[in-house]
Amino acid sequence: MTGVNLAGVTKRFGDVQVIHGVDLVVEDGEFCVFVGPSGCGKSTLLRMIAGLEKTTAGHIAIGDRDVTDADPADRGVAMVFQTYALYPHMTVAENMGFGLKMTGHSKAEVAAKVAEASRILKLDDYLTRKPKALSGGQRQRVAIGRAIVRGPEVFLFDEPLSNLDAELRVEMRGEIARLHREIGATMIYVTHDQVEAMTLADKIVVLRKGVIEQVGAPLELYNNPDNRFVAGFIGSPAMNFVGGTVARAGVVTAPGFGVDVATDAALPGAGASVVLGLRPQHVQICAGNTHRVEMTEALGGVTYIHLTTATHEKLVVEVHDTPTAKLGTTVGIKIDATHALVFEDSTRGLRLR
Ligand SMILES: Nc1ncnc2c1ncn2[C@@H]1O[C@H](COP(=O)(O)OP(=O)(O)OP(=O)(O)O)[C@@H](O)[C@H]1O
Repeated sequence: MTGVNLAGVTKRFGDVQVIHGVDLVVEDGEFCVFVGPSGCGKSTLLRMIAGLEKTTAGHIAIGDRDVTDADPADRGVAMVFQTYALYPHMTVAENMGFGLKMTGHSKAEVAAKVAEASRILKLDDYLTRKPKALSGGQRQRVAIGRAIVRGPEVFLFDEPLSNLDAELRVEMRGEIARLHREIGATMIYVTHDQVEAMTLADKIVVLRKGVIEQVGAPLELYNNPDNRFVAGFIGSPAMNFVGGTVARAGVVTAPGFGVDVATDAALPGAGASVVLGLRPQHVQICAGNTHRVEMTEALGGVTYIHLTTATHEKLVVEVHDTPTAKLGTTVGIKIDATHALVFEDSTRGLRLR
């Protein structure tokens, strides 16, 4: 078993605490993705698992070994970074085999491991080239190959595709998914990219300010967020939020939507403030003059129309047919209230179910 287990993991840089007692189980063979806003501690947590940052308190186990204080080289992990850091004077094959060669493996053993990694990553045609004669995507494949050659129990990826252009990212995303299927190792992956997180992950971990907000399968987080933060973070464009007031049992008045919303969420008493969340695909434009068109983003197959409500809240509407809403005009909206989620009007913003 080579899952990863974090128990009460804490990190302090001097007086500043950046990771606050994280508990997390990554199962053997699972693809786990860390997401969260810039500075929330994704990379720090990954580097702690790698052993590149000391753990201030708590425990990290890989399989059944406690590695909290182990050297990076003794943890059975290999890390792939955003920058490929290949040796410029070595060929692709030498770059991939270098780590094993340094740890005293025989020539034949190194050659066999490099050949296997090259086959998996389709690098056979490039083995004698130097890095400067490779594209960005090919260089990142070599960096991944270097990790594979080491035969780690756990792969750690720190935003490995963020230096690549959009087309290459899509291709490499597919490569990484295939790599995971083929070798079945435990993988932990840090990204800013919603699509990478949603498509690669078995399990997404949403972090905020060094705390886990929610852990779950991609669609579970999308459909069933525990709080307003996760609801707003997972999904692009983000969920719309408007203020509401509990009218009576099962009904919330939401001036930003222009209608009362019936809900089976456990509401506080009449008069209490709540926040309603609704995704852009559950709002439609119709005739009316309650919402002002602030911006339209026509992407071809889909258009996002940005509105302001009479209550000065912002709403994004997803439109699939030719949009008729003109900039600066006012329109009406219709909502599909069955999809509305209700959150506490508080800093935690817990979902009311
Ligand atoms: N060596 C360090 N000394 C002091 N503070 C640090 C150090 N490394 C990271 N931090 C702080 O720890 C917090 C978490 O940083 P980290 O790089 O893990 O965030 P992140 O979620 O990976 O961000 P990004 O998505 O921008 O890469 C940040 O506030 C950062 O400033």
